[in-house]
Amino acid sequence: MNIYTNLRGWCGGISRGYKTNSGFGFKSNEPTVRTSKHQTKEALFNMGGGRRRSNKNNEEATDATQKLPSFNKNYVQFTDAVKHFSTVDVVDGLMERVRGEIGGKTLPTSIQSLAMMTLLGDAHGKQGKQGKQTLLAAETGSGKTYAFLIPMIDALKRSEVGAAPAHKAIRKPRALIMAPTRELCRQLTGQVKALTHICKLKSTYVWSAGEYQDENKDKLEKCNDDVLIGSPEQLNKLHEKGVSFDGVEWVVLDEADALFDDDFVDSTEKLVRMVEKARVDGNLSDNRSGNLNLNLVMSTATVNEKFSSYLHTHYPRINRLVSPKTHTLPRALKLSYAPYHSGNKLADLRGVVNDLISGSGKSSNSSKQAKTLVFVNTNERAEKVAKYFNEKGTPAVSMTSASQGRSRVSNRPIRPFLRGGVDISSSSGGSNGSGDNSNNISPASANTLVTTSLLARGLDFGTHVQNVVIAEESGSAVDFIHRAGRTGRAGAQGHVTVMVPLKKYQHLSRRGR
Ligand SMILES: Nc1ncnc2c1ncn2[C@@H]1O[C@H](COP(=O)(O)OP(=O)(O)OP(=O)(O)O)[C@@H](O)[C@H]1O
Repeated sequence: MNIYTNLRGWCGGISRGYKTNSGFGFKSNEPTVRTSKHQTKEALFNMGGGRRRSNKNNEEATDATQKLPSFNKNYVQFTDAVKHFSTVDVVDGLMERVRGEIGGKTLPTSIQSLAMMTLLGDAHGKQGKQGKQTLLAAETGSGKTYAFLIPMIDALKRSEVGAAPAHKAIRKPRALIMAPTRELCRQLTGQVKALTHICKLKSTYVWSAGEYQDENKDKLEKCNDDVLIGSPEQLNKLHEKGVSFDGVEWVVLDEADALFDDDFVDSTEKLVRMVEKARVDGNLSDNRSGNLNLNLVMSTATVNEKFSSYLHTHYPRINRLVSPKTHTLPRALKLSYAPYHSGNKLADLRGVVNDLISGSGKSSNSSKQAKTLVFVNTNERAEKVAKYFNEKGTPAVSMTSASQGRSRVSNRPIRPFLRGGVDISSSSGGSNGSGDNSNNISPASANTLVTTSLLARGLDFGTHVQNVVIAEESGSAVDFIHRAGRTGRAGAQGHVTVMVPLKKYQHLSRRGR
């Protein structure tokens, strides 16, 4: 079977329409998302803003109507794609841990197959030892994290052997992983630790460069961690405090499109350029070819035109590996609309959430009670919704960029909603386990987490998070895809409900007939 990384599928869009019984009295004509190219664009446009904006979201708000980029010129074709993890030749202990995390019989997803074909090739010397620039683009929940972690961990372990007998002289850190939120950084750190448990690499989340410095006073210049995970800003600060990055062999940008948006682009670029310079200054690049021997991997579920043209300009030789379903919603996801109809939006929203909770019950593959994520657009709104829910007897917690729980170093405030695995919490970070919530509801007892797009990026929520309710219009089609993609991950069932004004709902219903 051939797998093509260029995509007609870029515009495959949202490919299923489902009717649901969400029980708010509008069952008969619930509008659903359609399949044709035109309707797909329209659906994304409906969900992603529906009108042009004059604020900084302008570009994103309108990108749903733009032609999504195709990579016809850059495609890579494989005739022998990786079909089983068991056939992958990686260092001892790594695949054992992968199987331990996702099950022994699980097959690689298409993006994992593509990544292993190209990135593992480097590690095994099949394609030379040259560093590469690689973009991994695939739908939400398709396993992009392992797609870059497996080759990265394998390469780091192999280069240790290659460096023997001067093993001890290996310069650390050897890999930097960047992500846009603390929550995602923590989860990534847990995933790195889980996969390196047997083959042994040391990893740390740098949530504060200052704190890292305090904890590593004596050895700051001789960093002990193989892998550092953090925001571009904190990693830059760490470098300024004296940690040398000249031994870095891998730089991974998770949620790369977000790391190159206006908020992060300067610090992301600064870090990448600084690592490149450190390679040259440390004589670790190949002087003759100018090759830096540095692997730069960018991972994302969405590539809008702005990001695509940024890559064309700044990373012209990047190898774009694209799953055939990029820019589509996960297969097992059901999507429906619900109206604000009573004049009391909070009551309407709570009615929808209650119906979803009572309808979904226990998740099919876990004993955990099914949970719901509610997305709104502002911190204040998130707190208000959680407060209202609690007052009315629907236990809910909120988590926003302003939540007190965020300043601590554990993901515990949202832990009951995340997928299981290693939780990292440093000694200095005492958390009482509660997020911000109005009535001291413990996250474990809440079935609903109200949040903003802060938690829409990259976080791997558990299969027991079966419902996502988009209570306020997403800022863009890109944002919609990320919000919706917090459920229905890795083939699990998920249901996305988009709340719309009654008029819009009626309009959509008429067209859905
Ligand atoms: N081959 C596989 N088969 C089944 N499940 C897998 C496989 N690989 C990874 N998973 C699981 O799928 C889930 C989603 O993976 P991951 O978080 O890497 O998705 P993602 O593509 O990065 O999503 P997002 O774009 O939202 O960040 C995780 O729980 C992971 O353990």
